[in-house]
Amino acid sequence: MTAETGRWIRNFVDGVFVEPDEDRGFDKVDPATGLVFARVHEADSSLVDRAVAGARRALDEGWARTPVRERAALLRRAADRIEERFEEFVAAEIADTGKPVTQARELDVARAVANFRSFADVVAAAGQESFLTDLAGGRQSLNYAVRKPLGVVAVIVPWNLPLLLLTWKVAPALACGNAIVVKPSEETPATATLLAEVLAEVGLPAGAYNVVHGFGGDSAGEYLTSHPGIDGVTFTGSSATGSHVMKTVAPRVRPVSFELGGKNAAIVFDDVDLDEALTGLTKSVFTNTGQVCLCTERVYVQRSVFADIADGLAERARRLRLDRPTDERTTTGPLISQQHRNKVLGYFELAEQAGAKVLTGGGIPQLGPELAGGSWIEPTLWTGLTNADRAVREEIFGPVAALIPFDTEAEAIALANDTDYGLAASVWTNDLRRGHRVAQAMNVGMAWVNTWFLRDLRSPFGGVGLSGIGREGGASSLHFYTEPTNVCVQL
Ligand SMILES: NC(=O)c1ccc[n+]([C@@H]2O[C@H](COP(=O)([O-])OP(=O)(O)OC[C@H]3O[C@@H](n4cnc5c(N)ncnc54)[C@H](O)[C@@H]3O)[C@@H](O)[C@H]2O)c1
Ligand SMILES: N/C(=C\C=C\C=O)C(=O)O
Repeated sequence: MTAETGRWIRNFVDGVFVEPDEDRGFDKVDPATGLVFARVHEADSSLVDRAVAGARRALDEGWARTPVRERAALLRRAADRIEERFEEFVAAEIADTGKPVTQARELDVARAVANFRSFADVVAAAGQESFLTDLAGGRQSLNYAVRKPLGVVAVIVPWNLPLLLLTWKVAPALACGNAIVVKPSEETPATATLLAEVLAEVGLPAGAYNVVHGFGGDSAGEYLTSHPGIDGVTFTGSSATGSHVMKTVAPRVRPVSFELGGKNAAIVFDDVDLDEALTGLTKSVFTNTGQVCLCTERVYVQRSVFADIADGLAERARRLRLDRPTDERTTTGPLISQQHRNKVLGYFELAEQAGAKVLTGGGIPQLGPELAGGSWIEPTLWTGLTNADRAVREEIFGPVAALIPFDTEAEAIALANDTDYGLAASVWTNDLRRGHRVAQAMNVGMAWVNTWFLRDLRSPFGGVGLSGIGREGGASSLHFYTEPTNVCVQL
């Protein structure tokens, strides 16, 4: 039983890989070269129906009542099995995204293992809420909450960190006894499909994990979110799509968890260690070619160190190595698609029309014939823009940031919070009292001080405003993926 036969990436429904329908396929392109390397079977509404029915049956036949310790043990087996098949997952993620092999190993696949292990620990250690209440007349009452699985959960994920973001939801959802129907991004079908093999190998019952491939509207994504058999939706993607999914789910008032877009700010004070700040900012602007929801696209720098930061960051950007994904020296891959590159290039145009000065980048790199067909773009930095410009207000989701000077702490806080998003921020200063103060003043879900994307998987992850609804991570995930029944007993 394998995810791919020859060229096809298949749907995994009710415990089996479904024979593809030649008439319902779409090409999967390698973003590094532009070459087609597989075809993906697009699930129709009847196959989505079968996936939801299979999930429901898995719940009813016992998966929902599996003891916590057995679910935790299964998650740990899944982590071990992903480690055993580590390089297969790395190869699949690279083929789908074109990302550098070093990142696929150290971030994407490593975090998938960590996600399963973390939620095995969290669910095994979770207690239940209970209260003993003293009543008049010396009597008492006992309140206790019993948490049950949400049920059949639709998991819809994006293309930027495909396996990391998928397992960030699959691990806690399974830990809590739910059954899942996954709709991976059409851009990155491979690792969600390979995960189906692993979960079957470690004993997850048929139907508890399903993968349906396709697009959003009028395709598998919308068939799933509008399906009457779905008990909840966890969605990671753009804010616009999240808003659409919210409308689709609204008539049936199902719980939703949204991890959406961002326009994240970094604030650099004049007392920073320049080398430390430049290392951290290079990571936060250019990791995954800027295709991380947490990436910095606005860098506010205290005026006296503005030139040092601007010149230093431009120099670091120029040293990034854009090359074949399988080359260990490569630091930076392509964007996910030509379509996304056109979107990013559109913002390059808008910024220059608004008077941006291009410190570095601003175009398409010439990388030789093998990569000429890929969706490559130059890491880019701008000065000369303001918070009024579209390139500073709208999420670009590429290797690009605007550097803007400030004078006072109050001004920096106001500039950083002047956004419709609210996902993440970073504060760079050696004055830790100021670091705490400014981080707490950020209207975001997550604020880092002198670091970026450093994660404890037990902490709440998510955003405010256009960046999302709800939190996942640690107990926050257990609360979303379960429904409590509070029992009150008169003693
Ligand atoms: N907050 C986070 O944790 C986080 C993490 C990663 C990416 N993102 C965001 O995701 C975006 C990039 O990913 P993307 O381009 O895949 O986002 P997207 O919104 O275009 O697609 C996300 C997923 O939703 C599906 N989809 C699209 N339309 C749908 C519909 N009408 N109904 C159901 N499903 C639908 C897509 O097929 C894909 O699987 C960026 O905005 C980025 O900020 C956020
Ligand atoms: N959800 C997480 C990362 C999101 C990255 C966005 O692109 C995580 O680290 O758990």
